[in-house]
Amino acid sequence: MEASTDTVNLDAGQAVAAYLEQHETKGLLRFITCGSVDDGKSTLIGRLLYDTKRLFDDQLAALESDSRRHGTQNGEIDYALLVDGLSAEREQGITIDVAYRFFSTEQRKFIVADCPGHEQYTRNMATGASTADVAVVLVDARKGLLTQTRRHSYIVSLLGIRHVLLAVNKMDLVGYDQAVFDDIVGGYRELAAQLGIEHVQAVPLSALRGDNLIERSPQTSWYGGPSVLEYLETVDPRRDQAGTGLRLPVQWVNRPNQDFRGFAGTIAAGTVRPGDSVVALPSGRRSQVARIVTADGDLAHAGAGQAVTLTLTDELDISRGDVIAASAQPPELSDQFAAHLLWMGEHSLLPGRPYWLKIGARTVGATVTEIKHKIDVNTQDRLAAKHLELNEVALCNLHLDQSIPFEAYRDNRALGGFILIDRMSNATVAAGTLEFALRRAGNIHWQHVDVDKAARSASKGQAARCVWFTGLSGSGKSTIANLVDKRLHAMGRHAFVLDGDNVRHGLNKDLGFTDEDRVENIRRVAEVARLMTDAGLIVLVSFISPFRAERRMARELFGEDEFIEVFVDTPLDVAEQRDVKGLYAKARAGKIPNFTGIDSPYEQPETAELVLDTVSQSAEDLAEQVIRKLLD
Ligand SMILES: Nc1ncnc2c1ncn2[C@@H]1O[C@H](COP(=O)(O)OS(=O)(=O)O)[C@@H](OP(=O)(O)O)[C@H]1O
Ligand SMILES: Nc1ncnc2c1ncn2[C@@H]1O[C@H](COP(=O)(O)OP(=O)(O)O)[C@@H](O)[C@H]1O
Repeated sequence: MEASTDTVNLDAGQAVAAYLEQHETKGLLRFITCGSVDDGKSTLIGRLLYDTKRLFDDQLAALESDSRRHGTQNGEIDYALLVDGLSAEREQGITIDVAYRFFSTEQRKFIVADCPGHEQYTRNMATGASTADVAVVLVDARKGLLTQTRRHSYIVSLLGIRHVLLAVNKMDLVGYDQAVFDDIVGGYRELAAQLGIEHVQAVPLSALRGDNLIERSPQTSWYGGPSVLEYLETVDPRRDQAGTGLRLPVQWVNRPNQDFRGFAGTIAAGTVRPGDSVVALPSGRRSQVARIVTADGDLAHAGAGQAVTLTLTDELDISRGDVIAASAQPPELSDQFAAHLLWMGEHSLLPGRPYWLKIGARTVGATVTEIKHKIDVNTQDRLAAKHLELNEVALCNLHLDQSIPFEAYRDNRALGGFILIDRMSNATVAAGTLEFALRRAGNIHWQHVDVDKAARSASKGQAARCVWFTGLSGSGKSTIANLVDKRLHAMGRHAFVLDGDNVRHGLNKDLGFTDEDRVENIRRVAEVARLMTDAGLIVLVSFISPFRAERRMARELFGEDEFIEVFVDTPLDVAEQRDVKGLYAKARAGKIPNFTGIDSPYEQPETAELVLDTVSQSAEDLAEQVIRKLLD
């Protein structure tokens, strides 16, 4: 049992809990290690685990035989093998996921997130860094500061780690030369100053030989600082929480019976006592703390980091994801932010596309309205950007579909750190940090109008609808929409066609056919279509609208029965044969880049209300089907 608690991967929550319980009374330090593949990171962690005697016989036996088989140390124990746990990692010779490991000394217990050094795994590093208080940044003394060092240090600073141990490793290979060490440390201090990393301790190290790892080494008599372990045992990474009132993000509402209603969570900041005045956010309702309940009985007082259940003196409607805060110092509410994003998605981030934003236990809809600039994490240069790719970092404006209580990430990780989730695949596509609320969020209000959509549709004798035609270029969208429009007109209905070709001459003439421009194109036309249905019209939208995410976004702007998605289902070869405007020929000749169906994707609808087969039925018959659907 012991051995398995020493090495676990990400989601082994039970092992973490068991380990914490076992060492309950000692202080806990969470740290991450980062560095390039060959900097000696795995050796460092392996040796820390080995030398702090947290290894058990069975692991040792495995280690010894593994060292003989795979080791790079001529049959000696290869400490790196302790850490490079997964066979896939061994085969590639790189660490590819975050692994959490535990060890303890007389002074402290430690959880180390072992972060991969390989360039493309920046996102794993961010995962590890988001819970760490200290970062151990490894540098090979022979190579000095590398691009990786800068990238990792940037992420360390972005994720709010203020204490860095700069481990200048492989000092034995440079003859323990102080000048080499000083040179690297000087360079790193400059970088740290730029990044706002306040505390840097540099240690000359040979992880392999154990110099300055556990004990100070006689080989570096010129060095007067602590060993790596001494530093880890003594560093005080506590954040200055002065002046912050209570913040309890509610993880779940505990209601075992009619008489008890408790709000459970981990206190993110501040302290609480029975009798304190509190406010529930976002509702703004106030009450007082009645009891602080824990598994070990009621408390008279609790503070940051403690998991508690609060009961209140009034029956307030508080749900999972709400925040209970000191009523004298509540956090702000906003629905628009400037935020840093680290993009982790396989596909690019496209401004205007809706995602889910999860902050603590709360999930809301969110779009990136603007990429202010992306950041070259190697140089900290700011670069213009229209989209973001895997591992890129940018400052963005975010718009949420509801207001949330928040704090800047640098002040409070729990209330300022979030992830973005793709709505189609449910994959985590970004990690982010809220920087500040955009003032305009609070300054724009909905203007009430007395004549509403129902009144306007009624006066036209119809129900307002949005009929959304989607399909390849040349599939027949315009032809069919036009026939439907004529039929409706003849019936005395009030309809209007919004056609891609036409809208792109005016409102959207600034947009081309890149993915991000198509997203914006559809966002705008969906908003216009909604205004037209507000005016009581039947709107016929005829745009290729190739992406599912934007068609879903459009759908969500309308009421349940108001939106009719019509898939004009014409195979590419048929559309290409028709080639009404000669565009396919041009695209095939390479004269039109990003042409839908050729070198830009078309994602077929999965849940269209109507699918029209233009190969076996005439345009007139298909228009008739649309009319029937509209009027039933
Ligand atoms: N690269 C490329 N890809 C696709 N289409 C192109 C392209 N370049 C120009 N065109 C012409 O623009 C019309 C499509 O505009 P949309 O606004 O409907 O496109 S989209 O919804 O933003 O994808 C489309 O009109 P339709 O044929 O009516 O669909 C084309 O005539
Ligand atoms: N069943 C059909 N439905 C719609 N269009 C058809 C059909 N059969 C042939 N066509 C022809 O295909 C072409 C479709 O062009 P268009 O309506 O401009 O497509 P889109 O607006 O999707 O680009 C027109 O020339 C139309 O006459």
